[in-house]
Amino acid sequence: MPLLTLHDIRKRFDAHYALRDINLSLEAGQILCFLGPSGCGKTTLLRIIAGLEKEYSGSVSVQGVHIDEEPPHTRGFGLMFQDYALFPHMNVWDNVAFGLRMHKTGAEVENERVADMLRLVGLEDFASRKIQELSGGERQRVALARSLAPEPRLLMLDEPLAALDRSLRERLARELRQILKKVGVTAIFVTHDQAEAFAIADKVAVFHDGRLLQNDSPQRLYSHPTSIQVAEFLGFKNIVPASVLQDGTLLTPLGTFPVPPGTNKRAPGMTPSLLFRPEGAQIATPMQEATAEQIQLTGQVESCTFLGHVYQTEIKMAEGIMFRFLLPTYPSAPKIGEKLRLILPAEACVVLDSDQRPG
Ligand SMILES: Nc1ncnc2c1ncn2[C@@H]1O[C@H](COP(=O)(O)OP(=O)(O)OP(=O)(O)O)[C@@H](O)[C@H]1O
Repeated sequence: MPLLTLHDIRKRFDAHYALRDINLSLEAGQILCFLGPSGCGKTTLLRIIAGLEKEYSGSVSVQGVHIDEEPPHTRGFGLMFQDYALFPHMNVWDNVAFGLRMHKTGAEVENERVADMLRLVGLEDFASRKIQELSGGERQRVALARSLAPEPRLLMLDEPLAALDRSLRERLARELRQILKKVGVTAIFVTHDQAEAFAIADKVAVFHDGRLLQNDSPQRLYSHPTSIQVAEFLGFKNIVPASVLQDGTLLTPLGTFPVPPGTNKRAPGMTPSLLFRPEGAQIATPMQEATAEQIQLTGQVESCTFLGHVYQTEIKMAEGIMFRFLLPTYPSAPKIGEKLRLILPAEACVVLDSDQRPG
């Protein structure tokens, strides 16, 4: 049975729906990321789960038991916010011990748990430091130690890395996953940064305008985004409209393509979109033809940027459509103005459905 289940959650602020029909579940020990642009409802959903937001429809269950009527402090959940909310007048030890003291766990448990948590986050030598004397990354680790100390059955982290600079965020994202996995805590992590979500999560739930669009592993999400909104949010560019012909093939402005392997056929007349993934394309040699497992595209090189391991190449396709591919750095750089024939594995194509927006 999942640890957490959300059933048909809806939340309205006046006439505006902040959340619509959210259904999802989370297994014990999993890290789930809520990913989506600002205002899509991530924090509101976190507040509903935490019990801080009372007015909503639908239900929140833990191991099959509805907890909608339970006050926040009896849910056994931990929360860590972007600003960490550390107590500046207390030292590191007292900050980490705070939750345990609230639960009146006693000195022996406190000494053991706080020492364990400081060791876990690599701050065992910082116990008597004041919060003002810590770097941003160290504060983040104190906040994490504090929220893990009472052994929450679910830990929720709202943009905990947002205040840090880019390189520190990347390192701390990796560290954060290692620590959460070491403890085995079930966690929900909110972010609007796709790279952060991929680095930390077992599952990523993508939100847009109050709706849950897709909930999958980072690998699955990247290889099989199901809608244009998800694909665009993940940064994919090479998307064209398609219409399904009588034989099930997909007619696009760039030609007709077979349904990619492992993809359900859409009914004739439907109008999905087709994404061509940027990696995996090869420049065809003059005699080379695409096999049955490959597709072919042609276009003219508009720009070419050396990224070290690949050339990011902008290619003007039929009807002036601009695509971007990551091409190998050998045998030579694509030349601006050159006409190229590209061969891609059939899996490089992904069928995207339009976002359904009922009601
Ligand atoms: N107390 C409130 N009263 C009215 N509208 C609200 C309130 N709280 C949130 N909203 C609205 O609900 C929507 C979702 O907000 P929410 O804070 O959940 O988004 P978010 O995805 O967490 O955004 P961000 O990444 O900027 O924190 C937004 O349109 C927001 O303006």
